[in-house]
Amino acid sequence: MGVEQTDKSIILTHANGSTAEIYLFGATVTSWKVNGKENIFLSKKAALDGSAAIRGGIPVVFPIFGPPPSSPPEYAALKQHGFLRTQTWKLDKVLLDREEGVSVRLVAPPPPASFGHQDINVHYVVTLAGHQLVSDLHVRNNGKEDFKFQALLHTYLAVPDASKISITGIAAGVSYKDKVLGGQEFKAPGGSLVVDRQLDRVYAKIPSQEIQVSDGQEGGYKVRFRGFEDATIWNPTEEAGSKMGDMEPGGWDRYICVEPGFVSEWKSLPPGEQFIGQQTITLV
Ligand SMILES: O=P(O)(O)OC[C@H]1O[C@@H](O)[C@H](O)[C@@H](O)[C@@H]1O
Repeated sequence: MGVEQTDKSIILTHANGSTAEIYLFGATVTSWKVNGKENIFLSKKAALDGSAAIRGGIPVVFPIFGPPPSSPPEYAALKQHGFLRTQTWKLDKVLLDREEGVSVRLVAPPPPASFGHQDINVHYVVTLAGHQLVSDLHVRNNGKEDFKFQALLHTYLAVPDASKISITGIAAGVSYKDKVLGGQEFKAPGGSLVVDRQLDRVYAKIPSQEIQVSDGQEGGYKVRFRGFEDATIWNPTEEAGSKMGDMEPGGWDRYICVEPGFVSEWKSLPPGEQFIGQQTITLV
């Protein structure tokens, strides 16, 4: 058991031997191993030197999801998925280090001066339990005006073969935007979703707040979310994946992104209040 910090990352080790690694750059969880099996995909071509957002792991998306909106100006000037995934965070505290879990809290630096909104505090708590990995994003508004944002945990779940997985938990009637089809809106049919084409869908307000991924080999994951209401499902397949400079060849076959978030609209956080978005991934 324990928490070890190197110059680049924090490594959590549970009594059962499972481990998790969190890069300070972006507070990106880059690895979660249970019984020697890696559950988080990290591209072999990912930049791990702070020169670009990490391709794979669990990047933290905030305060915008996707390309910047046209206004207001400080949001319009942001890069895709915002700044948290490319800031260098600090280990704030070890919250727990025992059988029930090993848990650390990281703190983000203040937002870039060009964004303003310096009165925002962001913390991230990562907890490694027996067969679970829990991540909680805390956003506190210490300012005097409402603060609006989007947030999402861009989780790359490792799978043996993406073409054989099935994704369930999104009920019939849930509306989604299909970004592959230019953002057209549809209603989910229910049942299971498979990766038989490029997927880039933003599902809004999923009542179950849980998505299951069956890996086609009697294993998989349950991704439960609280505070977050939406989820993006993304796999670029070869069609788009082969055009990504930091994606290893064939990498798109080895993961599915299930990304709980608050992204179908803006979250407005009143002064003095805190938002917590939580993701719990359980091995099944
Ligand atoms: O290349 P990035 O900025 O890490 O984004 C990866 C993907 O992230 C997903 O969440 C988006 O829905 C996709 O549209 C996007 O391509």
